[in-house]
Amino acid sequence: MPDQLRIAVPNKGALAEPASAMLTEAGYRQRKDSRELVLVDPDNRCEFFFLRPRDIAVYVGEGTLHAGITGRDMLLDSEAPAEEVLPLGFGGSTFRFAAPNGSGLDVADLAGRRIATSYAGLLRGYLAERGVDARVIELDGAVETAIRLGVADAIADVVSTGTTLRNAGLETFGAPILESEAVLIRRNGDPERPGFGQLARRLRGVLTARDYVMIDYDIHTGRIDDAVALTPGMEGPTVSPLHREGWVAVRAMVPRRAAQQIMDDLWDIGGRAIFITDIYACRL
Ligand SMILES: Nc1ncnc2c1ncn2[C@@H]1O[C@H](COP(=O)(O)OP(=O)(O)OP(=O)(O)O)[C@@H](O)[C@H]1O
Ligand SMILES: O=P(O)(O)OC[C@H]1O[C@H](OP(=O)(O)OP(=O)(O)O)[C@H](O)[C@@H]1O
Ligand SMILES: [Mg+2]
Repeated sequence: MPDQLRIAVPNKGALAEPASAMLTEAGYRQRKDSRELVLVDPDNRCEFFFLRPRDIAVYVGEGTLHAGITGRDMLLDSEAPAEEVLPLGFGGSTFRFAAPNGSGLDVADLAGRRIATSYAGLLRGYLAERGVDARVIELDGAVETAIRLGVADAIADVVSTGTTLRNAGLETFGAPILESEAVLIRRNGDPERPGFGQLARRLRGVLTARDYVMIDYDIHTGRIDDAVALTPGMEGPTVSPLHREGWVAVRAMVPRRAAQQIMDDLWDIGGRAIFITDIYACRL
């Protein structure tokens, strides 16, 4: 179909499973077998291509695919003409320098040294901006081992929990080079394609449904202003009459992580019958 939206999804690695889970939550078909490389979703008029996360920005930048999910670090590393449209809230990591424990290295000391990385584009850009003339050693992965094997003096790599660094006897130094997470991307300046806006809205809806809950409670009209201050909602809360003189029912979205505190605060100002429910899906 000519107006089909072609979407790239990571086939392996840290982003593959959460990206597919998010698309499923957004109502798209996803593959059941991890060896499937292409999947057509005729109901949503789109086609999914399961590709290496590192290659996704390249396909999207070339315009052969219309949308993609990859890491911000991989998008920037690729230098492909593609842009971030929406951060997706998973695959969070920082890209950092590291060296052996106690080495006392700093970014200013890197001139003339060897730095191993699998993100050479990102690293070269960072060094060039700061005028540091270091030698970049490009490796495919497991770069933490490069120092012990005498190939590099420092590394620049993805750090999530920090376990891999610790196990290799390394510690970070300098400010983080980049804060990364999974992002929705499209080609630079791509005109709005059928289905792209819908994809972005659906993914935004999933993020909201994950981050917010619905709160319902009853309160005396005398305290309604205090209650609304605690639960302002998106546009303003829904306030409905109760079949009880002087009382109203209030309904609003609140951040999930604040929900318990808001329930306590509502209780303290006289709110009763306070319920929290999950949001299954939404468009705001
Ligand atoms: N341990 C991790 N936790 C969270 N995000 C991570 C982690 N490792 C990598 N990422 C992020 O996931 C994205 C893809 O990296 P990933 O390691 O999955 O790909 P890769 O290195 O090309 O594949 P592979 O590791 O299979 O060779 C990057 O944006 C990266 O920042
Ligand atoms: O801080 P941590 O939680 O330990 O995670 C960071 C590690 O995860 C990634 O490795 P991956 O498993 O993708 O292997 P790779 O080095 O071969 O890409 C990354 O390259 C780090 O090595
Ligand atoms: Mg990796």
